[in-house]
Amino acid sequence: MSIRFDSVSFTYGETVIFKDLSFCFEQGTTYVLLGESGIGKSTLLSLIKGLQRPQSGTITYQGCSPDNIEVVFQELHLFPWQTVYQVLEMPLLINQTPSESRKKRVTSCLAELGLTQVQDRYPHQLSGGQKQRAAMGRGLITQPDVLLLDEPTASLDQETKANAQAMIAAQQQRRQNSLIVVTHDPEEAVFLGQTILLLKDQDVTPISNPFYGSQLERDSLAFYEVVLQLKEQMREARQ
Ligand SMILES: Nc1ncnc2c1ncn2[C@@H]1O[C@H](COP(=O)(O)OP(=O)(O)OP(=O)(O)O)[C@@H](O)[C@H]1O
Repeated sequence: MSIRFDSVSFTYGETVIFKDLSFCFEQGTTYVLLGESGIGKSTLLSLIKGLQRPQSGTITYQGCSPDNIEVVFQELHLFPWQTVYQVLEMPLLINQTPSESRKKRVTSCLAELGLTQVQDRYPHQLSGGQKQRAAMGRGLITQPDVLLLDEPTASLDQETKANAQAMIAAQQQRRQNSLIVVTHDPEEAVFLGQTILLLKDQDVTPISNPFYGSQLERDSLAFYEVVLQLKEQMREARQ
């Protein structure tokens, strides 16, 4: 599958967000969309998912369709009346998965995400990290071609954030589908992104991440060297 942007321009009224953006999202790759607040990261997610249409240019889906792209929004959208089990089960009920297979998939996804112990709890009984994992489980359970995560760790404390990032990386390695993560955190970008797309000048600049897949420790100097380089590029993008 691939999602190809050709000369895409998008504006909100007079405000130009993207101008002549061309890029191709490829199968099985993890992308991180990185950029300062208000630059257009969430807008780019909406364009990928087909929730917004560009004023000019084309977006072409090959081997996938917007229906097979799942988005986990920043707000999570967990219903107060649904337990964690029901959150994960809902997409399978909607696509009429038979009951036995539904039960098997929900049980296994709960276990993978470390949610088995809290499967009967409602959102108000969950920690921030557990809520995030439940929302991610809902996105993953139908095994979409592409999963879009909008600032998945923004509201989490430092330790929960590191755990959530490790969980996202592990899930991605297991599934090998395409993952697109929005963040404004350069450390998260270097930890998760195979290709980092720096948003600047109403366009994206792809940066391939030397840390990705290198088996280097996150606490290593090498990791922070890449983070520092990226911070420098972000600074330049602001000027
Ligand atoms: N519906 C809308 N109408 C008009 N302007 C909008 C609309 N949605 C977003 N914008 C503006 O477009 C710009 C890009 O918004 P977007 O939410 O894509 O940025 P972002 O990079 O995701 O920001 P953040 O990191 O703060 O979430 C912002 O300046 C925002 O105020």
